[in-house]
Amino acid sequence: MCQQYLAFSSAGKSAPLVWVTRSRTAGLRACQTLPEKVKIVEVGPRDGLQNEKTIVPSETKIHLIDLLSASGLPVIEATSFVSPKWVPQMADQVEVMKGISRRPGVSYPVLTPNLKGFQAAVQAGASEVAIFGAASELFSKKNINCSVDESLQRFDEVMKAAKEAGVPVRGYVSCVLGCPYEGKVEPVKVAHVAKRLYAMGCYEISLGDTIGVGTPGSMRDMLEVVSREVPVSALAVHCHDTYGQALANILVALQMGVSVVDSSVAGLGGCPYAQGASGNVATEDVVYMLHGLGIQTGVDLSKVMDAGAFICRSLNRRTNSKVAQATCKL
Ligand SMILES: CC(C)(COP(=O)([O-])OP(=O)([O-])OC[C@H]1O[C@@H](n2cnc3c(N)ncnc32)[C@H](O)[C@@H]1OP(=O)([O-])[O-])[C@@H](O)C(=O)NCCC(=O)NCCSC(=O)C[C@@](C)(O)CC(=O)[O-]
Repeated sequence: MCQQYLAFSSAGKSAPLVWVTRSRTAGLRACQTLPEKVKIVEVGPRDGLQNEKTIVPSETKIHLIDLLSASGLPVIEATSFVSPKWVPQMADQVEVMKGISRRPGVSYPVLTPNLKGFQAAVQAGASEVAIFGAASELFSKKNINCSVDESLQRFDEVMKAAKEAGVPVRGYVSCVLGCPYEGKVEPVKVAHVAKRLYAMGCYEISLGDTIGVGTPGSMRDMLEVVSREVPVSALAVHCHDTYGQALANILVALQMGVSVVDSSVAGLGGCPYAQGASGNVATEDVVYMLHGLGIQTGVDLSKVMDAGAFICRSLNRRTNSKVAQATCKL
């Protein structure tokens, strides 16, 4: 019998926590350390706003990105170069890219589903892009109008162009813990797409629980399988909070060596092609948890809350961040 619990490492209370296993035969044994640092990828201006029914003015998006830039976040996904017929909210991608004040050291990736999107993104000044596939056939069809295999061929074209232009590419896999159309998704399917994206040259693979149905158990099982194909140092988790499991799922991912976490200011968001899915885990809540664990993020929580308060005021919306609710910075 093994009992597992969290303890402070011998370096003192400010050091990261260590998982210790107490077993009758082995006594106390450290088995997993949490990362010292975590990179947070802010997806609010893109994933957070893409599903808003009323078009958000470009100036509001630009001001949100500028506020987020001032908070120390290292990566802010700014917009997407997708068809305006499919996602009208992102139709002002060029204005947004031209309007933001880029801070040195911060990257501003954009989503590109195909070569057309990639070329438009580079022309608008994007210096990093993300391609987005899925582990579920039906979701792929609904979201980007092609099969998983066809999407990988399109991504290959984007990848080749990106290599020539020296543009780094991040890869997403959606529906890693469940699909709105197919239900349960087997981890081997996730591993297959993640492996292909990584082999193509994506520097990081973000694993999306698009509809937020995962639990710490399914997250662990999926990561175990995926990390056999892609090094854990190249994996990120992207958790929606539909069932209130996002922070718990992130904690499990951290215990398994993942050190990149996607989140959305004020917990905004949802995918227009995943009905009923709630927003991403709130950046404020992720930062609060990580700092509480003694993990460095480089992010100023109070500045992220200012950005959250701004966008909630602009959308006339209550924040989904528990931390912001608790501190009344609505
Ligand atoms: C992929 C397509 C374009 C295929 O859509 P399609 O209709 O099959 O494309 P097509 O190649 O047949 O072209 C049709 C029209 O779209 C235009 N077009 C073609 N490509 C582009 C482009 N890049 N930018 C602008 N326009 C484009 C093209 O020029 C043409 O224009 P028309 O001749 O009719 O005037 C479409 O399905 C699409 O835009 N889908 C995007 C859907 C989307 O953005 N979903 C949300 C993001 S994914 C997500 O949120 C999940 C994630 C990443 O957060 C992780 C998670 O939570 O799981």
